[in-house]
Amino acid sequence: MGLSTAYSPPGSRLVTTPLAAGAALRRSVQLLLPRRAPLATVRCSVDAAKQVQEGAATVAAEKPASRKGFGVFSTIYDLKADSEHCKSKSWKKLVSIAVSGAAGMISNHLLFKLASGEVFGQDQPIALKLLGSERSFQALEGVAMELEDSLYPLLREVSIGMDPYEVFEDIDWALLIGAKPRGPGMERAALLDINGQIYADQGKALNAVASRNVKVIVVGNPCNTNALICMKNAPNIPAKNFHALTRLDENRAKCQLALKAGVFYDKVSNMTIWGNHSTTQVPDFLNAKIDGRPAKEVIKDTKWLEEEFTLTVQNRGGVLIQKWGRSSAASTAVSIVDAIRSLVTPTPEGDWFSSGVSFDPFKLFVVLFWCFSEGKIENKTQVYTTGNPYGIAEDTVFSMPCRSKGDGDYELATDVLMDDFLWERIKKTEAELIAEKKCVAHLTGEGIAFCDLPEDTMLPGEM
Ligand SMILES: NC(=O)C1=CN([C@@H]2O[C@H](COP(=O)(O)OP(=O)(O)OC[C@H]3O[C@@H](n4cnc5c(N)ncnc54)[C@H](OP(=O)(O)O)[C@@H]3O)[C@@H](O)[C@H]2O)C=CC1
Ligand SMILES: O=C([O-])CC(=O)C(=O)O
Repeated sequence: MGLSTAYSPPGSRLVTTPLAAGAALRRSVQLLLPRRAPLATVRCSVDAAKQVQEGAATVAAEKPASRKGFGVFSTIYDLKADSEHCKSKSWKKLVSIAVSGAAGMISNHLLFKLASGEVFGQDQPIALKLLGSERSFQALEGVAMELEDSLYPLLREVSIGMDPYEVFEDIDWALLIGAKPRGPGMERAALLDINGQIYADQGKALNAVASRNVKVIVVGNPCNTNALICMKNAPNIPAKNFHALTRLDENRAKCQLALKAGVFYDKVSNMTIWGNHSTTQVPDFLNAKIDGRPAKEVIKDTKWLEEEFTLTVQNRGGVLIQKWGRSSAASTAVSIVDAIRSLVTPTPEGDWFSSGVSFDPFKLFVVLFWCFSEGKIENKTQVYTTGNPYGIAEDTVFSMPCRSKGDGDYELATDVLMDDFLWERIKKTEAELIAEKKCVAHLTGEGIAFCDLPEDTMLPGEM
């Protein structure tokens, strides 16, 4: 099987097989909806299911090669005939989600969360398009089989493939998790180059075939620079749509503040992670709130905040690897869910969430104009203003505080405080990101790469 061949299993068996056990079929019918058709369905009786299946046979006969779904997901059913027999309900338009590294540890948690409806909602049908490689293909088939056997009502389509140009076609979301892990003795620069190449190729594929408004969340490390490379290789997709996952760091930081303050973690808000998803990341205790009050008012131990808290969050991934023997997978999947939810539901009033994003110069101009005209920017302790709301180098993917109206888009939060401690650390993580960017200049179209990484540069999982 060539690398560009999407897998097409012998999946038409359900179309031609007579009705099997009634109960199983009732569930199966819920799984099968026409591709991209207006969705209306279904809690059917066996009779209705039979009609649906007959409809399916017709559609499938007319368009035998039109579906590349895995197994049960390759079957097309026409549910129009169903409406008189079923208690129908309205469904939203299908959302199509591609996941790379789909046979890996993180995906093994994430895919089932996506399929269950806990991410996009219980009225949102989804299609999962799983990207693998020769290396992972058998495992990917295993993943797809488990998804089949889970009978998730909202999971309408599953396909697996090895060619990003096929897998990314028309997708609304790209969750890019696949990346080579850094092995013993491997230089970080080499990792940047190998994974950067993967993300350059995937960026080109997104640019060519994905929905123009696709939202991209890069998880594979080093995720900020991978996201930058992906973005630069996809010039037809708004730069704003690219995210590097720093939500896990935000969640880790909230947990530590809650522990110290002796409160449950839902009391912690306005938690920003600034910068790189690496050991230079900056968990911001200056702006964080506990029960609506500044964290520094609740936790008066500044030394703890500056030293222990900061180091614990920066190194949490490494400590976990020492305990588990592998990097965080379940909590990473949860944080991907949180990151998506933060974009598809409105941010609670006054709060924000962290995401690795890049500055959009036009939007920044508008924001700055508004800030100045409203008198929102007064001095250094309020907001830095050298060219963007915070004065951070542009053209990197930098974790910052964001707010969303729930429409998939976001704005940067500008009502943040800054002090010398925070600013110094932001400059350090910024320097690391700029150095990483220079290492991958050959992949971003910015000339010849020159790699001179700061000595203590490490992924969160390294210690
Ligand atoms: N941003 C964050 O907060 C976090 C990021 N991570 C990162 O997420 C990524 C995935 O983690 P996890 O799912 O646990 O990893 P796994 O090792 O379980 O899976 C990674 C997948 O990456 C793919 N891959 C791509 N290129 C290579 C390669 N050269 N060698 C080996 N595998 C490759 C493989 O899929 P295939 O063969 O199909 O391409 C593999 O299934 C890692 O980069 C990790 O560092 C982890 C935790 C937190
Ligand atoms: O370094 C890794 O692979 C793991 C990682 O990102 C984390 O745990 O935050």
